Amino acid sequence: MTAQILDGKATAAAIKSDLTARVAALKEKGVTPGLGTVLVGEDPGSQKYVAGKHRDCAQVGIASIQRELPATATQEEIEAVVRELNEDPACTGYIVQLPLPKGIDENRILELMDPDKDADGLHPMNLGRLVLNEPAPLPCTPFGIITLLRRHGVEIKGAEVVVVGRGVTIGRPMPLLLTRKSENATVTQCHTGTRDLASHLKRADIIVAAAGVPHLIRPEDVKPGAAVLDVGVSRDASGKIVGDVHPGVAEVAGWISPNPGGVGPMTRAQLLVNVVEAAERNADGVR
Ligand SMILES: Nc1nc2c(c(=O)[nH]1)N[C@@H](CN(C=O)c1ccc(C(=O)N[C@@H](CCC(=O)O)C(=O)O)cc1)CN2
Repeated sequence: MTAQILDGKATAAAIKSDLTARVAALKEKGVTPGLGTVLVGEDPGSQKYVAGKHRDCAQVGIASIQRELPATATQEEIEAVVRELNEDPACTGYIVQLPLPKGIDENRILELMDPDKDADGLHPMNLGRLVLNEPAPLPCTPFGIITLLRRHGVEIKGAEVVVVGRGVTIGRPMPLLLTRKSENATVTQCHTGTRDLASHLKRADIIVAAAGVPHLIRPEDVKPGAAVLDVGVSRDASGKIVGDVHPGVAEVAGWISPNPGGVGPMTRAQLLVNVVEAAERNADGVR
């Protein structure tokens, strides 16, 4: 079997085309959505992701607000930028690019953000709203993955899903989304403390690999026909992406997300969705 491709690039392009029309409608009402980004330090990966986010904004007509601080920025300096974006009426929503440099209290920064401007859905208030089944901006990579599966006709309802990883951007929120009534999946969360990862993987209809361990998911671990989403972004010596999924998995799986070109573009598309939805709520005078 050769797996079908979960094409994130094409799916993101379709989402962006829909958003372009929604942004144009907002502009007719005198509202221009604006995405802010806070980038601290010079990590080349983070710089690339943030640049991609602003390229996407330009494509769909969202205004860009970019704040950059050196790796030596203090907690107070970063918090000052967060406060400034909280107050800036041109900024509909914003993100603080993660990870932040060592020594910075990431949680304190996230908590300081205005939850109504949280374009990543990672503010504790919004994660809480997700737990309570209340409307909230959805974390970008997890919801991007669900959209990718839905748009390719992969059955989520009733599926056994194994999520590998427990980080704040993917692993933690992913099961919250998958177990909502709209998805109705059964989720097992695996992590570095899991005793027998292979036995869990082998039962999975869908695997979300977000461990950051190159080629962790091997062909022999995967049930034939399963959908496998590769979220891992390790780099080899030349800077090329090495995912969490071994290339041989494509011979066993029914569906596979390429990496690059799978989950990454979906993460960026979902971010734009969150910004446009926030602008639409503001335009309608809702929350
Ligand atoms: N505040 C946040 N920080 C981080 C998040 C996040 O969702 N919010 N997720 C990741 C990084 N990330 C988003 O910021 C991200 C990762 C990958 C891509 C992407 O488009 N990747 C391309 C490949 C790019 C390359 O060649 O390096 C792809 O997969 O095709 C976009 C965004 C951690 N931080």
